[in-house]
Amino acid sequence: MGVNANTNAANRKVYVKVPASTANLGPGFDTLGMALDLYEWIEMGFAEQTKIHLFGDQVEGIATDKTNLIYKVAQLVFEKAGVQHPELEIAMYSDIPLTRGLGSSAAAIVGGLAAANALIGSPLSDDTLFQLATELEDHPDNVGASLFGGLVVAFWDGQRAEYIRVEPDERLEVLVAIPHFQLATEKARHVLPREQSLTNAVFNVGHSSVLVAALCTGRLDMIPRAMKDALHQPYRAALVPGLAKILAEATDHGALGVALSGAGPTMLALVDRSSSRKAELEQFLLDTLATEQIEATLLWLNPDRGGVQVLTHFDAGCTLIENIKGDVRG
Ligand SMILES: Nc1ncnc2c1ncn2[C@@H]1O[C@H](COP(=O)(O)OP(=O)(O)OP(=O)(O)O)[C@@H](O)[C@H]1O
Ligand SMILES: N[C@@H](CCO)C(=O)O
Repeated sequence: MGVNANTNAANRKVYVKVPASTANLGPGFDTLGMALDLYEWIEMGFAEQTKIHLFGDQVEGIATDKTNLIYKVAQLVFEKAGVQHPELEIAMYSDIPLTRGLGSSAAAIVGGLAAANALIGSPLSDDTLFQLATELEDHPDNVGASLFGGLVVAFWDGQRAEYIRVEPDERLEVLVAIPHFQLATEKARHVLPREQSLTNAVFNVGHSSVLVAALCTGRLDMIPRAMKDALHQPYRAALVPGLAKILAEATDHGALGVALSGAGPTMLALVDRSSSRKAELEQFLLDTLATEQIEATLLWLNPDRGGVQVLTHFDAGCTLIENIKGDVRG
């Protein structure tokens, strides 16, 4: 993660760019995440009175007072570092849709932690930020991907989170179908059984192990067989019309593998970027969802490789939104 840490000036501001992520990649329930090139930008500075400004289409319902998630995680960083900065000015612009399974909450947590840490000279290590983020999000795969970029293979035992970052294969491209309805992780988690059979456990351990090995060794040919899950997708299919058919048939239409992204409702296909069947896959997804009267937006994305970035090139005289318009989004 790139960090700019050189001054404690009262008027200092930091700018952070943090990627979206997909969690539960196939059989990797709560363990396998990948960062995606869809971003949220956060500007944070000290203030006399807290102000939170939100920009973009993806901010409906987000709090603009001290209950805001970014404000709250910033205060956790200050507490951990033994400093007090109760008043902050925060601006946020996001292209990551809320409650769709693309890691919006993880991006807010990671972005808030990284911005607050940079603002006070980066006393906390990347590992400390990862531990804090995992505790807040409750699972390490989204937050690990947003922090470190690439593919993150992780577990959390309730005490510590551990991870290994894997560089995504250059040939991998991602197609997401984002339904126009929200599905909160809390609700999608509620439909899962508290206990699972040994058969399901063995199924996921085997498939997840082979999927990770395939992703580490460039065995894209193994993805269609390995990217299957028995722990959460079968239960969540009832919440996402069209999901069962898409899981069963997308590989017949050019996908290497397909999964519910995070807790859904977004569905994600891994695709070989040289495939000649991209239009066929798009049509299959749209037709399947239309049959279920589900409107959805399709987006072609790439794995993000850098994770959260503290940006150093912004002109301190500009607001976040001016910078985004001028520099980031062209
Ligand atoms: N930038 C943000 N600032 C403040 N709160 C946010 C921000 N982004 C997300 N949130 C909070 O996180 C909630 C969404 O979290 P949730 O875990 O349900 O979905 P998700 O993170 O988009 O999907 P998933 O975890 O399945 O990938 C939002 O309703 C909002 O309360
Ligand atoms: N791993 C989480 C989703 C990511 O927030 C779940 O499936 O409930």
